[in-house]
Amino acid sequence: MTSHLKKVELHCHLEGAAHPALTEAQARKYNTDISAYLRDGAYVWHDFASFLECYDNISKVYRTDEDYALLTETYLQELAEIGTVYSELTVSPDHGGRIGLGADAYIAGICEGIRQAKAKSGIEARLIVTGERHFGPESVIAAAEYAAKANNPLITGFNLAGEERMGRVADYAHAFDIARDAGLGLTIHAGEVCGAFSVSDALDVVRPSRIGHGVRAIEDAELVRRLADLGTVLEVCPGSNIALNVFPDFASHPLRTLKEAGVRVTISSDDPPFFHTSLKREYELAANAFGFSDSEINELTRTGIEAAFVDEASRLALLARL
Ligand SMILES: Nc1ncnc2[nH]cnc12
Ligand SMILES: [Zn+2]
Repeated sequence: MTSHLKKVELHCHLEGAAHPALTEAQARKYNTDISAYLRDGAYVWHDFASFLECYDNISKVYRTDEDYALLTETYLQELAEIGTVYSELTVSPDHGGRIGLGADAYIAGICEGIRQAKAKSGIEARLIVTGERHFGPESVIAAAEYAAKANNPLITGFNLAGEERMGRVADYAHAFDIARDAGLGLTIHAGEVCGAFSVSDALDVVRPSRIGHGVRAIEDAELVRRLADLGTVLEVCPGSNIALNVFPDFASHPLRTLKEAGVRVTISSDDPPFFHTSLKREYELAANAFGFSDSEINELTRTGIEAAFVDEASRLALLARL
């Protein structure tokens, strides 16, 4: 049982948190056929590429700032109900551009959802703007420029998600330079679909304080030592990794081995309904599949706050809530 524990989530894609019932309601609202991607109350995909395709297509039924406020508030309230004090949501302003809403209205809707959830439950949230590799380096640079210029106190980080097998990290270095110069926290998806080289590339090129997933670093003992020495925090999403077959089962998942090697780790849900998971389940897995004690789970949560992309006053306030 982990219901009594406070929780933190650093790695969740906003559209990836959309409950199928909400997406179905949105599809009805816009009279859109999404049956290729959502059937019998579940998202339809069979591998990483088709997951990304499904994700991009169901996102298209979230079209207005009100839609985004509703999606954001709904997810944050779900988190608050299980004792979550802090959430970082990964968001794609260029998606706002692609659907004709515009990046500003997209972000404004999300910020309204954050305000409403905070007013109701006290949950604190920040936004990580992400570029998507499969839309190419130019779109990732545009996302970084947007984040850098947004001057929005809720946008505190920059990420690179999408098809990890597309290009090398160096192709996206300029985008990270823009985000770093703007003072944004840096994280990058690496070592999820690709192997240890992808994590090494990320450390060499981006020098991020956190890595999304990073779990395939386990394939290289020297790299594991490097992560431990640098204090790089891994945003580990075990349910996602098993659903995407990164590892065959929880017994072979390296979360505990990484922690015992001194790597700083946290747990998150990534795209919860796509992977038949939730932050609640990830915490339960930490206890039941990985055998972590309450105090070990609290360490994961504390690491999440220590690595959060927030100002120091907010960090202290969050630590006091544990
Ligand atoms: N798990 C994941 N990996 C890469 N890109 C993503 N976008 C949404 N979820 C993702
Ligand atoms: Zn992710």
